[in-house]
Amino acid sequence: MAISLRNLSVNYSLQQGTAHALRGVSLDIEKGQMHGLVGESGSGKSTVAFALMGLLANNANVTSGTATIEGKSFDLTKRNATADLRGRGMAMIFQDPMLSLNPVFTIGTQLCEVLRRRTPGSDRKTQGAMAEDALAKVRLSNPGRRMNQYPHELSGGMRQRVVIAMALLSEPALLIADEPTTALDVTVEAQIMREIIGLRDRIGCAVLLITHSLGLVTEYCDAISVLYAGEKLESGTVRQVQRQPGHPYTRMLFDCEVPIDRERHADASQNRFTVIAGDLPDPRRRPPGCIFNARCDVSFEDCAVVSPGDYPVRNDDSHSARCLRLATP
Ligand SMILES: Nc1ncnc2c1ncn2[C@@H]1O[C@H](COP(=O)(O)OP(=O)(O)OP(=O)(O)O)[C@@H](O)[C@H]1O
Repeated sequence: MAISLRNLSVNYSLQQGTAHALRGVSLDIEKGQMHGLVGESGSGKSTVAFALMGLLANNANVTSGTATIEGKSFDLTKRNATADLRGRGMAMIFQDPMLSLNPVFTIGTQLCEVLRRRTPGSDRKTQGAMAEDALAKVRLSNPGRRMNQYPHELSGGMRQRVVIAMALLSEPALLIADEPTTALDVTVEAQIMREIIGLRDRIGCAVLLITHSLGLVTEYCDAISVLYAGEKLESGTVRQVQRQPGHPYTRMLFDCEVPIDRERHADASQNRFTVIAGDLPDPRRRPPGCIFNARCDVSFEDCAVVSPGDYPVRNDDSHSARCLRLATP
């Protein structure tokens, strides 16, 4: 297992109380696999990524959580527990590539800086050649010329390729891609996803793909976890979960997902999951019982009072869902 996250709980302090962003979230990602983390806006996807990367906002408080990465365990309740791993054991691709790029340095300088941090002492010429080679590997046109350009001279898709090249050079054990294609048009989306897959195959890292799009997950991921209001409601292989969703929420997500097409991208800023009636519960006041009860179409009396555990779906331990209907009597 490349990465194992256990029991991650995160709160945010607000003037009006405490928002519970994540409760007891666990995830396992195998080496060389791409794991999709889906959920509607506000479900806590980015909080998972930021907690792993040690990039949480100042008002965040990790109340529990351990990450084990390639055999090393980190207590995430300790601020900056994973900071040392940033850029080495873990790398992240954001929706906006400019969050990873510095506007005042050339692409070449920024790529060489990654190499300088990873292998201090290596000479500049070798670093330059390796950086240019990485740009060629992510199929950026004219890599030699790009080395001397600044981020603002490139398109959004080209900048995202540069960020993927940076990740390639840092050879992470875990690559977190948080909505890496949301700002791009459909053709570029497919190209960027191909480059992420290429990177994974080259260095054999685990990838956590954070997305609103079940279409992307079913097309590119091996496994999936479904987040809802800070709780993981289901996880399994994409095949298992797609064929037989164990949780009513997952079933509803699959029922309302629009296939990957241009229409979807024409309105990419819209949350495609809003077709499920109702809203996420107030993160400051968790309702008793099942967190999804208020929006569930198959709930029964107990769901309002009993908090469900994670039960295997069809007796398969690799596929679980947090739904009382799966509890054995
Ligand atoms: N700095 C913060 N202060 C207070 N609350 C926050 C902060 N960051 C996130 N939250 C809250 O934590 C919850 C989870 O947010 P998060 O951004 O992780 O969700 P998400 O699933 O990534 O959403 P999106 O898809 O819109 O990025 C939400 O209720 C959000 O409002």
